[in-house]
Amino acid sequence: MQKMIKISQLTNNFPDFSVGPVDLTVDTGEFFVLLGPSGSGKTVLLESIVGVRRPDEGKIILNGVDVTKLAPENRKVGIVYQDQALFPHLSVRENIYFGLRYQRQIEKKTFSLDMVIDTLGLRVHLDKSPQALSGGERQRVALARALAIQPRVILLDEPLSALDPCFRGEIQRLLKELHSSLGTTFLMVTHDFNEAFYLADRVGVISKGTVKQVGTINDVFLQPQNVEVGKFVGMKNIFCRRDGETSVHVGNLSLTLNAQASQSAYGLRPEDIEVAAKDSFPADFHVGQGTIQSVVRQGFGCEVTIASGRDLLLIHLDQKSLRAQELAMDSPIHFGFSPASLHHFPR
Ligand SMILES: Nc1ncnc2c1ncn2[C@@H]1O[C@H](COP(=O)(O)OP(=O)(O)OP(=O)(O)O)[C@@H](O)[C@H]1O
Repeated sequence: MQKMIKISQLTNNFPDFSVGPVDLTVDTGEFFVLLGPSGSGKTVLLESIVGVRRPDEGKIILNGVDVTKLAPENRKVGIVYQDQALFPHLSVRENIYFGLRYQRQIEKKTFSLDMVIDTLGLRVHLDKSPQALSGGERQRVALARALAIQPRVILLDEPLSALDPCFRGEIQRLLKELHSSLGTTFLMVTHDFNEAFYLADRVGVISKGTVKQVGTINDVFLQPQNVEVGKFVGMKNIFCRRDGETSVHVGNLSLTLNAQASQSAYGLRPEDIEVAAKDSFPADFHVGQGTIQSVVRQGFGCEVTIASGRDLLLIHLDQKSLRAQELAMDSPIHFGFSPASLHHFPR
């Protein structure tokens, strides 16, 4: 597969934080989603690719060409920000056509800005001011403006997060439709897993300035390679087997596990732990005991913290399990989980 973006050893140093070294490749025509918590370096990475930030070290190759020192307007990269960044004194049409003043030639004869404008439903808004539009409509204008220059790559910096939830699904659907009709390479950053599930061919997880894992969404969600990715994908209960010990403690349970590394870590999702009467768990479950420390309602379910051994276990109970349980504070409770749901982090 041809590589559209190849980032090698990219580093940006700030007084209190460093992004990198980052190595990342995105295939031509791929929809790649980079996931990471706030402050993990997602925007710094996008700004380095678009060219508004000069990296301290490393290289950015786009479509086989080293663009590390090229000015932004010579990179053929479009960017869409969370807050749209439209020019308020220009009309929607002028905003969309803004980047074309740098455009010397039409590259793809098959490209039609009219098609983009129609797909995004913007024709009726072309003569309006951006201020007369809703948040979702403004984001559609920002998308059209970024696509107008026929970029090799379109970068999307959390394009859905500032939108009213009722516009998010619509913009998400349009992103998918434009990606498949234009064949352009899309690189989007977000902290929202649901967006990645819907849009991504592949994902990467960035944390504290470095990329911790890259793969399909299922690889990363089901087989996180290390504790940081595990926590990010929802394995909120982490247990460590210490040097010299042959077992790992999960609450008051001592489990002898077949792991090779001298030190290893394990993760358990809150929704994979069940609570029930001691004798009602399936025969193969690990079953332990603890006392209820807190119960926090979350929609129709709730999150329960149980103190057990030296651990605090976080458990998510859905509405059905909640109806079957008495959850009195400080009362004893049995918890259990399938051996298959205890995930071993290889690194
Ligand atoms: N101009 C700057 N000066 C100093 N530090 C900076 C600068 N820009 C970024 N940083 C540092 O880099 C970190 C990562 O910033 P970045 O904007 O890339 O995070 P992010 O992952 O995009 O976060 P968010 O999801 O909240 O937008 C910041 O927390 C900050 O410490």
